Amino acid sequence: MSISSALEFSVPTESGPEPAIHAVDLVKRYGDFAAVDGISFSVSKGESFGLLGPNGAGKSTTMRMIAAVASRTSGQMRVAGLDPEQQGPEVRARLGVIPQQDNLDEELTVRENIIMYGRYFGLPRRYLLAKADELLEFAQLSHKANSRVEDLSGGMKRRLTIARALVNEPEVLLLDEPTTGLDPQARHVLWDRLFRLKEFGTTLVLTTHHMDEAEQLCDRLVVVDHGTIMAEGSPQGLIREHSTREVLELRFGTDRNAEQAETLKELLTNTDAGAGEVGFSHVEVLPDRLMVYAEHAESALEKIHAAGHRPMTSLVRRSSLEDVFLRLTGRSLID
Ligand SMILES: Nc1ncnc2c1ncn2[C@@H]1O[C@H](COP(=O)(O)OP(=O)(O)OP(=O)(O)O)[C@@H](O)[C@H]1O
Repeated sequence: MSISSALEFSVPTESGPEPAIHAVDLVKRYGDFAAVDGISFSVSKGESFGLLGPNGAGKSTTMRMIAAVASRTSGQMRVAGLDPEQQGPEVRARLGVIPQQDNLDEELTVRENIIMYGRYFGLPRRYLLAKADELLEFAQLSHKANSRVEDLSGGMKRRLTIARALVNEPEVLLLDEPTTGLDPQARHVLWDRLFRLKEFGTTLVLTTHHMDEAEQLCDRLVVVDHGTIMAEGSPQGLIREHSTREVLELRFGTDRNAEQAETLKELLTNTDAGAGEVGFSHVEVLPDRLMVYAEHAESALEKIHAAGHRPMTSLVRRSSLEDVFLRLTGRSLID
């Protein structure tokens, strides 16, 4: 899908199923600055949908408008068929929100955090006592039920925040950077819990600047930069559309990367030397390395060696969403 067609999407018909979230031309301005600059997307029920983009792209601002905690400057939005601007409390009752920073009550125990949160929704204490046990088991925190929050690891706090957000059995769970700051082990434990929620049919909407997280968790995502949508699709669909099958990363250890890139481009587009087998597309010049985009990166490397070029290091890998972002913006996702 092209960038322009990504922005054209059909408004659901009267008879079609109601999307979990439907946003049309959303804008959020702070003074003259547009943090969100006209974005449109639709999330189906049960879908796992991602907003992928670098810091400052406008992801959290979009989440805050969905969650009815920030007003929009213009545009339209429906969450579970309701307008967050007009029906904030009703929308909030249908959502579970996991903010970027955990805001657990450090004074309370793990179980009390869930119970107190449920009280805000007016849920009865008897229900909450049973629900807390169920959620702690889901979050793999039963053994910590009576611990104080300050004694938990970062990963445990994150899982408790998720458990707490599930107390009102939300239709949609909003997760803002769910695993930022966690170590790899803690990230995998959290991803596993999110997979379970997906299996249960919960609609997940998450923001991330980690391409691996987006690839793991999202059925579909939008790539966001400077408050606008650059592309939309499934992780694999986006990679197919905007990148080659493989990438060859080369380090030459010189400050002549741009020059080197031109030489490689010439070599790899030279059909006399069997360029067809390589399926060369283009070269990106990064400060520390060259990225050669080709269907068959191993063949590209063979040709480069055969022509007498000797990179200090070479790595052949599959294309990722990071490559999609680099292709669309000329920048890396993480500064
Ligand atoms: N209350 C505010 N007043 C002024 N500018 C703001 C405000 N909130 C956000 N912004 C700006 O809007 C832009 C988008 O911010 P936002 O937090 O939505 O980005 P993000 O994609 O979620 O990035 P991050 O992951 O760093 O939070 C940023 O340039 C930010 O500085």
